[in-house]
Amino acid sequence: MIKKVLTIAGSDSGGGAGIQADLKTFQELGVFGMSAVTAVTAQNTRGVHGVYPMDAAAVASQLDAIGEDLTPDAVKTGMLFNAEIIAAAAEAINKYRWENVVIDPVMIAKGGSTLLQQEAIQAMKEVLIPLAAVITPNIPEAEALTGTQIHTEEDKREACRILHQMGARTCLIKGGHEENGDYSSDLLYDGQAFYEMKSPRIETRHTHGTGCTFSAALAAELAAGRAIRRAAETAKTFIQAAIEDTLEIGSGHGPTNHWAYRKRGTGI
Ligand SMILES: Nc1ncnc2c1ncn2[C@@H]1O[C@H](COP(=O)(O)OP(=O)(O)O)[C@@H](O)[C@H]1O
Ligand SMILES: Cc1ncc(COP(=O)(O)O)c(N)n1
Repeated sequence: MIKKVLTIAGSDSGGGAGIQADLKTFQELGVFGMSAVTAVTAQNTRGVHGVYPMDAAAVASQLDAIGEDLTPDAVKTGMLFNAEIIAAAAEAINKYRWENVVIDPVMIAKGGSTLLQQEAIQAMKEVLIPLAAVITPNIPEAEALTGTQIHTEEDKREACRILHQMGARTCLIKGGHEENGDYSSDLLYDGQAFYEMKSPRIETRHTHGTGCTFSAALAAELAAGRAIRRAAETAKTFIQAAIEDTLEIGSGHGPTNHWAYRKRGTGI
């Protein structure tokens, strides 16, 4: 049976992050991708030129169109921009009883532009995090959601515990922003045990869309029926390959290579 995955996220005209990264990743992992667009961004590898959010009613309408016909096997959320769009996403997830919900709490683009209004953070905590099978914050996002500061391994663990208490069944804090040099290490917590996924840090400026790509791979693997740890390991291998096999596109922070993982597996 064909597995279907829905992304609720913003469009990146540059093609490296947002729904474009998600749909490419879904395709690479053999699941059927669907999208509900929350905002259009005018963006390239140098930065964000403009953000044009959709009406929450337009987001709700896209979600109803999908919900009435095409039940997703997993859902991921990315850039949601404001509290109204967060409410529309949460309402659809509840109404259609969608499962395997991956919340990537996108807040700020790597260049510094705001992708989530400050006042929407509360809405995310109240209505969305309790629906999460997995939440995948980077370190600044985990700090903003938990009100803590993360410097040490124990700080990361504490942030995971808080996010789990907020209702996320699994918390996965990504280490791309870590100060420590040699490894990029992601920490998973399912309410019982911690599980660390560590890979050599790649020295590159081409990391635009790493978070989107990672969480899309995780959602695709959950849709395919994998258990959470195994899904997370595949997502980690997928993003490592995508960063390593750099495309050198654009003059700024370029995108990752979404076909690198498949290329390695099949020798294309
Ligand atoms: N330079 C890097 N080398 C290896 N892995 C990286 C690097 N940067 C990010 N990653 C990995 O990419 C994924 C996304 O992490 P991160 O960049 O922190 O997310 P975001 O894009 O949300 O800020 C994580 O699995 C992280 O470990
Ligand atoms: C539309 C959109 N969504 C998300 C991101 C975050 O990108 P990253 O994965 O690099 O944090 C982005 N730059 N644009």
